[in-house]
Amino acid sequence: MPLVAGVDTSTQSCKIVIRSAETGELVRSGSAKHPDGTEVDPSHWWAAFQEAARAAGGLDDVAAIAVGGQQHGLVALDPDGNVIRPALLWNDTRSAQAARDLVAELGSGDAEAGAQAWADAVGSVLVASLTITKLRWLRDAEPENAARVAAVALPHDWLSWRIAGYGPAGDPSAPLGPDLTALFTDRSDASGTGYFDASAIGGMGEYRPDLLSLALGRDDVVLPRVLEPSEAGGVAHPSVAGSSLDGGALIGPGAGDNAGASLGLGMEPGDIAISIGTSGVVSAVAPDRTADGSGAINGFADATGNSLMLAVTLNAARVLDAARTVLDVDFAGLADLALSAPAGSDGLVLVPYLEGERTPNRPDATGTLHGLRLKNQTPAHVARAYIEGMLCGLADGLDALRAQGVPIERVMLIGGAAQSPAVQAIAPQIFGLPIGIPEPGEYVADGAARQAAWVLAAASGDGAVPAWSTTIATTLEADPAPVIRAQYAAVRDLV
Ligand SMILES: Nc1ncnc2c1ncn2[C@@H]1O[C@H](COP(=O)(O)OP(=O)(O)O)[C@@H](O)[C@H]1O
Ligand SMILES: O=C(CO)[C@@H](O)[C@H](O)COP(=O)(O)O
Repeated sequence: MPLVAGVDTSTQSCKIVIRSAETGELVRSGSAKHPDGTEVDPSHWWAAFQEAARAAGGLDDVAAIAVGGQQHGLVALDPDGNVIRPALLWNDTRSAQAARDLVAELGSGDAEAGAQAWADAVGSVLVASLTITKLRWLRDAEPENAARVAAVALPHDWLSWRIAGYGPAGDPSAPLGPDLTALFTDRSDASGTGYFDASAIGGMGEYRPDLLSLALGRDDVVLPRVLEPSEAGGVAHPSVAGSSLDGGALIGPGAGDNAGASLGLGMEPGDIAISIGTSGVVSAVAPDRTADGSGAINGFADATGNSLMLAVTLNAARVLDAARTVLDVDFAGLADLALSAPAGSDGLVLVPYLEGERTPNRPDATGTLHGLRLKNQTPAHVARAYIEGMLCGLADGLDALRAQGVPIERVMLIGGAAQSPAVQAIAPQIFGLPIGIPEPGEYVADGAARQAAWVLAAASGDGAVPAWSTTIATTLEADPAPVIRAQYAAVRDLV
């Protein structure tokens, strides 16, 4: 029974699952933490990957591996394969002005025309999260670093490259050295860069060197080769994976984490995933790439050849982490408190922009508590207001998908904070829909593992995505509580 490994190199941690390629059955798993911060030296991702692999019992027996990862982060490499500066992550908002500048420039000074022009060109209106804005920021703020850039990779591309045995010249953990042309990626993660049009060439996509050049001032940099959804990008170095098997472990193209989750869940048109990790994401697969000039929806690609429409917030699970700090309670304590307060928290409303916000695009905003009254000054009301505010941001995202005509037939809740009983109880009140909780799992890593199984099958002539099943363990239902969204809508735009 061949085994495959799926990796999720996410914002907060690295998770690895090892599954049967045939049935998808979970065999082993492991994880390790990443450091906090919105810029991170990628060497921490490599160390966490190795620690997670050890915790998962090693990778010597896996026949294929694929990496899903946090999207958009800028990994800039010099000609010797060195990381030029710590990677700027998707949630680093210092490139907000660069985003505004690039939007205005493509619109010849007209921001609205520029927004639509970017949406038409690459599927998304630029905000600080997208890689291209970080390249412009680098050009403006650190020109000496910008001048050294020889290749630009995303977090998952870089980790796949390291797994293949490449890396900085002279680094013993990179025996194949710094061959930048060995970098590869997939259509889903490339679609989040801002310099890749996933709809070009019959939907296979192509880079837009003109847009890259607009941002960086030149386009003579290596960009990772974009692989087909089930194409192997190389073979894992035997010191990392597959050493006990003839031919070693194939490396799949990988995916952006949201596309990975979509593959892990087996999403089809009509399915909606709501993910509450570091980011809050509402996503749907669709046949064609969208071009939403309002910026509410990103028109990315999925990992199978379809499009992936996303509404993404910067403030999700960490809002609950903040509530735990404020109230000095653990996860269970926070949930107990929140569930003991009434729907709507007696008028207490959190607008949760603790890290600025991306949807809506308010990179410099801060969070606000509104509606303070004597009767709602209790830990229970505060706990509930934090959870309600965070979920209202996601409900606005679902409305934005609805406004694009997306069919909503099945809604699934995933991500770290989806485990909270309070989130599970309050979400259906706010969304006004039944919400399915899939069996507990690491759906990004699971999607990567499913891709690895697909790559393995394709290598022996079978082109079909392996038919692994996802089971909905529980369906949450509740009477809608429209007061929660109504009072949130009344204060959201005051900040
Ligand atoms: N039971 C829980 N209740 C609320 N939040 C939780 C719970 N368990 C984990 N989390 C939160 O989930 C987050 C991690 O989720 P995850 O989906 O792994 O994030 P990411 O993929 O962005 O690294 C952390 O902020 C953590 O505090
Ligand atoms: O920026 C986006 C999607 O556009 C985020 O969803 C990142 O991809 C980070 O994901 P998590 O680490 O929160 O899962």
